[in-house]
Amino acid sequence: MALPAWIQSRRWGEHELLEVQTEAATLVLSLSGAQVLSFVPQGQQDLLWWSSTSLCQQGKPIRGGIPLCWPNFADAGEPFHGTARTRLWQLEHAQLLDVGASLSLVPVQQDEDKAVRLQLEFGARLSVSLTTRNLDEVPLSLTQALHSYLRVGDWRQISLHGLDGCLWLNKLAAGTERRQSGALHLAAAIDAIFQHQGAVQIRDPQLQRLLTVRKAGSGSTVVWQPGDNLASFKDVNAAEAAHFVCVEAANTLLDPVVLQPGQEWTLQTVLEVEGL
Ligand SMILES: O=P(O)(O)OC[C@H]1O[C@@H](O)[C@H](O)[C@@H](O)[C@@H]1O
Repeated sequence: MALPAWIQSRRWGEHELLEVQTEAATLVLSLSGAQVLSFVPQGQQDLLWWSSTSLCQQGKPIRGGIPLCWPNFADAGEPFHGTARTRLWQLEHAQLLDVGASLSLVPVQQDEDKAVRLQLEFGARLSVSLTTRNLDEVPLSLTQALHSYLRVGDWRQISLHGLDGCLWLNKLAAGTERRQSGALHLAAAIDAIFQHQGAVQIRDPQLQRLLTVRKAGSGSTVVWQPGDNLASFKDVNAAEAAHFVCVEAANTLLDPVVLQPGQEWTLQTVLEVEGL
């Protein structure tokens, strides 16, 4: 579709970015991966983190923003975290709203056995919805994540609320099961899948803000930060690495979605910030 005047296109390496400007917020999105990279509500700092050393090559995942892990989360399929984040997507629809805007995107080439669509709606907050429809005649098993890289002052100083009492799998300790008690404070690398359906709030004393991650269609919340283990993440610069934590609305091995022929499923996350 032709771009309206409030959406500008620009190149970033081999990728095409769309910069969407409304009175309520500015959003930057890559057509490679349909990946939201930046979301700045009016008068706020960015809610998202985006690596300045990320690869900007076609077919390579972008580090930062909200990668779409689909149709598999992690190693539940090939490649790791699926194909959506390295595919080329196209804008299908864009509409200014009373406050903010809504956009929808689809891959340039859909799979034969399933269709996927990303819907973004934003103003003071950002809603990201990924809908999958099974086009096949047999059931489809799906794992996925909206892998949000959230901007924080320093991940060692934040606290995450809303996970109290949840069972979690520690992926850094061979999937050992643990139960969370109270707020989660991070002192070292974490790669954890929480059995969790509600919201997570990130209290950030440095940025003086409370970031809320709500979700729907998801029984797993993934919390990831590589800590000092940056050797295998060449696209994460040590100086910038302190400034993000990933809180991902997901369907993982704990809660795979099984879609019968013709059925669809929407995984949604909503990000919002307020002052402390
Ligand atoms: O480097 P990638 O492929 O983007 O993955 C980053 C991380 O993503 C998280 O979702 C996984 O739980 C981690 O195991 C993984 O390391």
